[in-house]
Amino acid sequence: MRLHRNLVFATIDALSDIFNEGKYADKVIANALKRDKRWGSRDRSFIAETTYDIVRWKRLYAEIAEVKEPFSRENLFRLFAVWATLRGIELPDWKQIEDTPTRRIKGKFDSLSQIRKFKESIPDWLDELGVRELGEETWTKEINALNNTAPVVVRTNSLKTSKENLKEEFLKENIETHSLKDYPEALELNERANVFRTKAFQDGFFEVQDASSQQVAHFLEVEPGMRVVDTCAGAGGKSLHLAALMENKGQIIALDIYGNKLKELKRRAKRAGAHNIETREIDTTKVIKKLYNSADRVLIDAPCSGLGVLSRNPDAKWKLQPEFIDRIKATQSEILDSYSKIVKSEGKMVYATCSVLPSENQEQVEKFLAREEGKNFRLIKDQKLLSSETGYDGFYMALLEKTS
Ligand SMILES: C[S@@+](CC[C@H](N)C(=O)[O-])C[C@H]1O[C@@H](n2cnc3c(N)ncnc32)[C@H](O)[C@@H]1O
Repeated sequence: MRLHRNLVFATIDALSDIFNEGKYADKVIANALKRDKRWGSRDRSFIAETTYDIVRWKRLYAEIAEVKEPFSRENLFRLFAVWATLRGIELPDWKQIEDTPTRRIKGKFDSLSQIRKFKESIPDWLDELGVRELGEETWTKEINALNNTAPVVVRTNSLKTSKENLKEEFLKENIETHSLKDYPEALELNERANVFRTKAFQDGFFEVQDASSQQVAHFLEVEPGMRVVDTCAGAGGKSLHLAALMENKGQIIALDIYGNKLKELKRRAKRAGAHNIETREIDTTKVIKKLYNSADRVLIDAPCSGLGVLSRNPDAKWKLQPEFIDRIKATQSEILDSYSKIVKSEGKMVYATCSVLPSENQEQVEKFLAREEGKNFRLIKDQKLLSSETGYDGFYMALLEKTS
């Protein structure tokens, strides 16, 4: 691979914004890609993938390069030189990376790879938490899997098309895909591509949605005609899937504390041809109280640490703080107590997270069932999806039934 100066410089600028200005990687990269209209898809993926790689491996590369934050421009080039060396890319004779000690880099990589927190490039606290929660053996496998680059998976929108037809539509744009056993609507791309530029996307034929996430709506056992409340709907990934499973029949009430996310949900619903979703912002507790004992099905896709989605969100390793995880756990139990009241007698509820920590998952459900608020519920089944076992995001989902 030949390195192009303007692409590398764009990558260095992006890294500076992410590491030194605390900006979000996805937003920074999206902006960086707008910089030069002449860049083709290879140039754009070089910038996106290299930036994400260096974000993912920040601790390991900084240790190898012997640099500390905040990173000067010179130090960002040293991180870049480590990235290139470890990938076997021949370094050009630019003054920013002259005298890169390639042998020493490889030697340090080998010795640091013996220590998990360096090998997997994670903060000390996260490594300790992972071991405490999952045990040494499972955590070692899981954090390794969460450092893989996430595959691109889409969910066929059965309101508009079939999986076979979508596959054909993709092929017309030279995008090859394959089906995934056990995920009825999923197609995985054989190679990364910008699917948002396709006609199939404009036509609402699919949503980009990880395979594990595609299991959640199925878990809720919805049927056409039901009244369903999606309590933490965000921009509506699961609401849209629920609408498709319900064949647009019945009612979905999508709630969130952020109105702007619900606006995005509405835009997506329009494109997807999902007509049975109504959005309501939770701006007072009245919004929830009005819904008490009214729903056949309730989905709580709870706010969480997001540790199950580190593959697609590597900068979360550096932005997450242990205090945030403690706070979000308190929110999860409040949400369970309050939103479970929306379920009507003999109705069902799914509690889901994109975390792999038992303390956000099965332990939250166990504690809820032991509290006054949970006394009329029973656990039907739950599923702990580890990235190391499935190859997709880490997720948890529990199906509960209100008995009276
Ligand atoms: C895991 S995300 C939801 C993702 C969404 N369901 C999807 O499939 O695209 C969790 C959502 O919970 C929302 N949230 C946070 N606190 C909340 C609360 N107290 N009540 C309702 N929603 C909340 C967040 O704004 C966020 O959109």
